[in-house]
Amino acid sequence: MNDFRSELEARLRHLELPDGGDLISRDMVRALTEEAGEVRFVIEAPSPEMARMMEPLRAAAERAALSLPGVVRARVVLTAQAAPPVLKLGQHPKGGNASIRPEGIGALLAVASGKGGVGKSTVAANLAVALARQGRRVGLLDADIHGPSQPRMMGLSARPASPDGTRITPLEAHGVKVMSIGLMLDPAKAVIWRGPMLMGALQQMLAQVDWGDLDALIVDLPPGTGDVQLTLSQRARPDGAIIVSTPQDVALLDARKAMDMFRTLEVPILGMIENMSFFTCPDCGHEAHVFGHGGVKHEAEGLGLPLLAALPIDLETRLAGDAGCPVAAGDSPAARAYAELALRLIREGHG
Ligand SMILES: Nc1ncnc2c1ncn2[C@@H]1O[C@H](COP(=O)(O)OP(=O)(O)OP(=O)(O)O)[C@@H](O)[C@H]1O
Repeated sequence: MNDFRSELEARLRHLELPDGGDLISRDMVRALTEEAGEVRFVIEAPSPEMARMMEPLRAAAERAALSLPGVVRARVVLTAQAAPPVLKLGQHPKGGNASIRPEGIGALLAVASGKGGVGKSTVAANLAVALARQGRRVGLLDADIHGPSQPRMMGLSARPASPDGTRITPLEAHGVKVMSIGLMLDPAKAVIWRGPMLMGALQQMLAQVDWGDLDALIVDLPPGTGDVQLTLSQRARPDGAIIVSTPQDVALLDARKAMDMFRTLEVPILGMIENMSFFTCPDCGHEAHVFGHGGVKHEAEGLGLPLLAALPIDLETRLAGDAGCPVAAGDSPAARAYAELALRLIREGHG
């Protein structure tokens, strides 16, 4: 991919922009992928006006990609940055390796998964709400910059205020202070940033948000083991990571990689959560193990880690998440499971 990227970049350097420079020198290429002869990437124009003038350039970029050996299809999309936010997120990171951990945070807990879609954001939102219901002062930072889901899960859509243009006041929902890149940018637009921009955004969301004194700051990480996880681990020094996985082998395989990363970076792993553990038929009460049985428990035992919870596939959990009112805010069996999880973390000094 690296060779491929440099070859493509060499060709894109010949494509000049209407106002000077080229696609590479102006750092406008995002989300480049190459798979089975198909190349895709996005050109991010600095403004909608500029994007309108760049259609011939987009077509030329597609032709440039197609001219590379082995490429049979090329899809290049033009996007433009929305109107500038009050406080621009996504700057390059500053301060070298200096700490980006906000002052006044009791426990900074990272909720992570290897694979996407296993319910990490659902667990993060519900854990935050459950801790708040126990009277704790809680923040929830949605660091899943490419797929922020906390605004929807927590029922928020307003844009956080930045009274002085340098600090952001987090929003509050269900007793939890919430910050997400999804609140700062147009929700219909993809965030197409490379590593440095991601790390800069994380830094800003930690250090430029007025979190105040918190007993716990829950960070909902993107899936996998990328730049955001690395930056958080090295520069915000989480007090612990909680790993969410389904019992499925493929999810566990990725969860293992995530745990390996945290161990390497010396972030304590507090335990694992098996989500979508089983499904109880509402008609006959039969328990079906849709994603396999006991995989996470077995994995946790093998690693000497606690299994913090085994949460069933639960329609109410899904509906509540979609409706912006996490199930932990209610009184169902799922809410009780999250309350137990919260109590356990508080007992163990992690909340
Ligand atoms: N225990 C559960 N029972 C039923 N639905 C669930 C459960 N946990 C999560 N879901 C649903 O599964 C979907 C994916 O969950 P979620 O967004 O929390 O996953 P994720 O791991 O954070 O995904 P991503 O990788 O996209 O960040 C959501 O629609 C959510 O409501």
